[in-house]
Amino acid sequence: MDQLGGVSTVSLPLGRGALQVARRIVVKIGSSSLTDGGGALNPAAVTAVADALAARRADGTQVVLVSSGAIAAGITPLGLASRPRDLATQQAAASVGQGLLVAHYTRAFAAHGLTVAQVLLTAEDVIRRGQYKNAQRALERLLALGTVPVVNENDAVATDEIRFGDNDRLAALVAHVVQADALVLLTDVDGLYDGHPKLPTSRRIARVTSPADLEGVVVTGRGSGVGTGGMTTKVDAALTATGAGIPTLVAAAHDVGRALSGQDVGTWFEATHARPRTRRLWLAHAAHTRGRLVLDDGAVRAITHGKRSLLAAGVVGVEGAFEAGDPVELASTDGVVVARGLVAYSSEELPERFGLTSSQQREEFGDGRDRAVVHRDDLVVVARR
Ligand SMILES: Nc1ncnc2c1ncn2[C@@H]1O[C@H](COP(=O)(O)OP(=O)(O)O)[C@@H](O)[C@H]1O
Ligand SMILES: N[C@@H](CCC(=O)OP(=O)(O)O)C(=O)O
Repeated sequence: MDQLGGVSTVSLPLGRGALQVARRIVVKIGSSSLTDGGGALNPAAVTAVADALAARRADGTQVVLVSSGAIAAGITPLGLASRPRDLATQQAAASVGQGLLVAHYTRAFAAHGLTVAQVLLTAEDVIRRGQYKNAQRALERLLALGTVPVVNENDAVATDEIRFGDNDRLAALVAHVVQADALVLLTDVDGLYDGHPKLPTSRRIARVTSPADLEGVVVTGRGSGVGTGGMTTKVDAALTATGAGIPTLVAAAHDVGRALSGQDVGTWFEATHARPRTRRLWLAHAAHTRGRLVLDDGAVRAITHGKRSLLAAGVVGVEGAFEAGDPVELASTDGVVVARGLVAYSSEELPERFGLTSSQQREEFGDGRDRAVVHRDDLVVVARR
């Protein structure tokens, strides 16, 4: 049994039946499955996925849809020739397209008597504690009220620096936020292949039980041209979700009905870990770290073996520029990253605290200014020393 990050590994031999019986699912559909040859939105594809999900909703399953396609939907109205490459035009296209995309979903789900709720998230919404809880509360209430939340990245305000970029990762994080029973990633290829799917020698991999099954599999980040990240981001998202106890299916969008009924389509990734109780696991997989704290050997031992908070006394250096609350790496003096966490001080505030005990911090900076540099609730161990 593995205890990395405080999360126990258990084997959950549930198989595809888990998807069939799931009471809450997150389904993600990529740009490649929602667009026509020219990269513009194909309304028939929107209707097809809405019909399949509505059928699943009819048996009482709660469904969260993570849909790409905002940028694609903005291409024609803005008179663009193809998917824009620069961030500013992507922001503009997504701003125009997101409303149109949701209008299509609203119509398609309304045909089944279902109400759609648009939810736009930024990476920070699933990393920072307060925002995470806020997103969780909103999604819970939307599901309790019987709506189908349609989630996308808030592309209009996303910056290159902190951006999901691909919606596969966003979907894995949303699955965690709503504690979904299963995640389904719909794309333009019918699962993960052991080589590039265009090669005649490549075969679909039906089941992945652990990351070791992926050794030797050629997965590329090159996608369809309209999508982002190719199969690489799907495999990463699947491993993130399965590591958090959520089994994941990667399947073709045109197989969505068969996929949801547990048939042998796509690639099924078994859950490899038990569900963590907190969002801390996401620090291990999801956080774009803003900098690094260098720890002395005692501090490394205290956090990796003693499950302690990181105190200023054990910090010997900082790298990068970050604000209080940002995710940072915690590394040993020989450069091994042993943990990630949310830091309580900015990179400017920290150096004057290096090596100080809590009482010395109180003396120097006053009462209440002696908090841990990274509280153990905000820290996840990624390697033991
Ligand atoms: N080993 C592989 N198995 C399956 N597909 C792969 C593999 N390596 C690369 N791909 C590519 O990944 C593409 C899907 O990614 P992408 O275009 O980003 O889709 P989406 O828009 O659905 O996110 C497929 O069309 C396929 O060409
Ligand atoms: N948020 C972007 C989607 C980003 C993207 O391309 O994702 P995907 O097609 O899932 O690889 C949009 O709505 O256009």
